[in-house]
Amino acid sequence: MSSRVLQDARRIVVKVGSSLVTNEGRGLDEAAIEEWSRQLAALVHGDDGVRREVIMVSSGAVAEGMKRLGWATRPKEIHELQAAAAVGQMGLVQMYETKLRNHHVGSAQVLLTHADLADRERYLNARSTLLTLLKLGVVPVINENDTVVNDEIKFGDNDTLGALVANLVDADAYVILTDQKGLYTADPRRNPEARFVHEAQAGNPDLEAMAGGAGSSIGKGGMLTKILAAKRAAGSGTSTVIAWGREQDVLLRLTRGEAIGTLLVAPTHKNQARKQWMMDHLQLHGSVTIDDGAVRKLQGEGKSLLPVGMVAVEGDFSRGDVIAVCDAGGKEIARGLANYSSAEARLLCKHASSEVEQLLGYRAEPEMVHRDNMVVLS
Ligand SMILES: Nc1ncnc2c1ncn2[C@@H]1O[C@H](COP(=O)(O)OP(=O)(O)O)[C@@H](O)[C@H]1O
Ligand SMILES: N[C@@H](CCC(=O)OP(=O)(O)O)C(=O)O
Repeated sequence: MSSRVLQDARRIVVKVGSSLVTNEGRGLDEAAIEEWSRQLAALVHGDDGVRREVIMVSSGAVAEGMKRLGWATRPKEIHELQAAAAVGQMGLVQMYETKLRNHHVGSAQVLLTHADLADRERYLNARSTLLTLLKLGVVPVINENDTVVNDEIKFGDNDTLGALVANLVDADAYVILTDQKGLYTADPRRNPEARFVHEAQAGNPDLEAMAGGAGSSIGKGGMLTKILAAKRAAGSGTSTVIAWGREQDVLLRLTRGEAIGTLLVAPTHKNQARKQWMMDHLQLHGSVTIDDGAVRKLQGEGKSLLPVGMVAVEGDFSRGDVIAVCDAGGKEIARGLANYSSAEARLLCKHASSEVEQLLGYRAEPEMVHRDNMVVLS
C-alpha cells in the first residue's frame, strides 16, 4: 500500500541539499541539475500519462557564492555567508532556469523565510502564488531568503523549509534527495554495520536516535533535520521519501512506485490532518453568517464559500485568520481561513465575486473561504 504514496502523488515537493547540488562544494554540479531538470520536466509534462505539479527546493547558494568569490574556506562571519548566498543564488537559479527551459518547462525563483510562513497573511499570499505557478505548469525553485535571515545558514537546514513548503501547498509527497541512499540505523559514514531502513512511520522517535549530523563539510543539517522535517510534513498528512540524488532516474522511478530510498509514511491522511489543524484553532477571530443556499453549497456540494452567500460578518479578523462559518440560526457549520479581512468582508456581503474588484479596488480571490482551506463540520 505504502509504495503507492509516490505513484499516487500529484503534487510533489523535491528538496536537494548543498552537498549534492554543489558536488561537495566544488561549484554547481551542472550534470546533476540537468538530470533533475529532465526528470522534473517529464513529471510536469506527464510523459507517463499523468501530469504532476512539482516544486524544487534547492540549496547551494552559499557554496556557489563562495566559488564565485574565490573563497576556498567557508567564512565564519554570518554576513559573509549571507553575501555569498546572494552571489551564489544568481548562478543557482540561472542554471535551473536554463536546464528547465531546455526541457520546455518554465521556472520561477521564490525566496522564503520561516517567518514568512508563520505569518498568516504572508502564508496565504505565498500559497496563492505557488498554486498559481503550479497551475501554469511552472516549476518554482525555492531557497531560503538568506539576505534577511541567517538561521538556515548557521544550521544548514533547508530540509525544514521544504517541509514547510509541503505543508503550505498540501503536497502529496515530499522527496528529500541527499548523498545517501536513505536513512540507516546509524550514520553509514561512521558505522559500517548500519542497516538500511526501507520504511517507517514519520514521527517515530526511534528514528531521531538513528540520525546523526552531516557527513560532509558542505551540508550541515545531517539526517536529523531530515527526520524532523518528515515529522513536520506528516503534520499535514504528507509522506516523505529520503533518497540518493544521483540514483539513475530517481524521481521517475519513485513516481512509478519503485521502492527506492526510505519511505517515512504520514500516519494521518491529508484531509484529516488539515481538519485537525483547523479544529485545534480554538481562538477564532470572527465569523460570517451565510444564507441557506450557501449552507447547501458547503455541506452538500463541497463548494467554497463565495461572498454572495454571506449575509453578516462578526468580529475583527485579518486575511489568513481562522473564522467560523455559521448558518442563519448561528450554528457553526464550517471553519476556515478568511481570504478577506472583516472590514472587506462586510463590503462584500451578498455581492457576486465579479464585483470584488469594483468594491475593494483590487481582487485577491473569488472566494471568501476556499474549500481547500475549510473544514465542514458534520
Ligand atoms: N542514520 C543515518 N543515515 C544516513 N545518513 C546519516 C545518518 N546519520 C547521519 N547521516 C549523515 O547525514 C548526511 C546527509 O546530510 P547533509 O550532509 O546535511 O546532506 P544535505 O546537504 O543533502 O542536506 C549523510 O552524508 C550522512 O553522513
Ligand atoms: N540556503 C543556504 C543554506 C541551506 C543549506 O545548507 O541546506 P542543506 O544543505 O540542504 O541542509 C544555501 O542555499 O546555501
